[in-house]
Amino acid sequence: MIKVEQLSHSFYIGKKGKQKEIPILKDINLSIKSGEIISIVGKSGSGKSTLLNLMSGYLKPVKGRLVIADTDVTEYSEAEWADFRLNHLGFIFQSFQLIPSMTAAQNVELPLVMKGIPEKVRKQKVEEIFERVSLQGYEEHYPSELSGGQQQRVSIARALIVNPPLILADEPTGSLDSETEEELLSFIKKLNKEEGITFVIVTHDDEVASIADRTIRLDDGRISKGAVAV
Ligand SMILES: Nc1ncnc2c1ncn2[C@@H]1O[C@H](COP(=O)(O)OP(=O)(O)OP(=O)(O)O)[C@@H](O)[C@H]1O
Repeated sequence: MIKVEQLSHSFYIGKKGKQKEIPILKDINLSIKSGEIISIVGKSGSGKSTLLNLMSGYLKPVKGRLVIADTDVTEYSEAEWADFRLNHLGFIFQSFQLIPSMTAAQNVELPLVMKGIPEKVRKQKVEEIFERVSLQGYEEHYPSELSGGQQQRVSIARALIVNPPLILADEPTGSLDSETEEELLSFIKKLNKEEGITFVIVTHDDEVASIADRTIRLDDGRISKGAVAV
């Protein structure tokens, strides 16, 4: 599902002409199979979110190659990434990233609007997905009128609405209490088992890492040796 080869990334800080290179990820090699749940762990600042942002196309690698769903996306332009994301990737974030001025249903519908799906089909899909995430009756609520767990379910519904084979999650349980976290983790397990969706989850949380088939530990921008458990 994902092949990362010799991937490196640096940030550049300081004024133009006097820029300093800060290497963040160094020669990352990684192969993630379809249907796996992978957790990425490591100290704060080790490069976890940077790796996820490279896999999402929000950052362009300085060096290396990235293949997702048999597609070499390394040299993709922003427009190509936007299209690729709409068809292949779902995202879940700690802060949910819902649009506050839109209702739950409008938030979930948005990827379909961007794909140009006709309204009648959109409404049908939104209805189905609200049932799937057990949020019937909350369609017209705004994000501020929902609990953290409900907002996270809306964001999962938005991720699922385009049937992506891969979901990338950055600290998905970071804002949830332990009971809601457990619910989310069993839902992720269910989606993985029943629908074969691949998950890559960046986390600090041992509970999250415990549902993963493999845990990848980043240490100062490198995958630490011997820490890749199967
Ligand atoms: N836009 C940027 N410009 C310069 N440095 C950056 C930028 N974004 C991140 N960094 C630096 O890159 C390093 C890795 O950041 P990253 O967010 O990937 O770490 P992380 O492992 O996800 O950390 P955390 O667990 O705290 O979220 C950090 O030292 C951070 O300061």
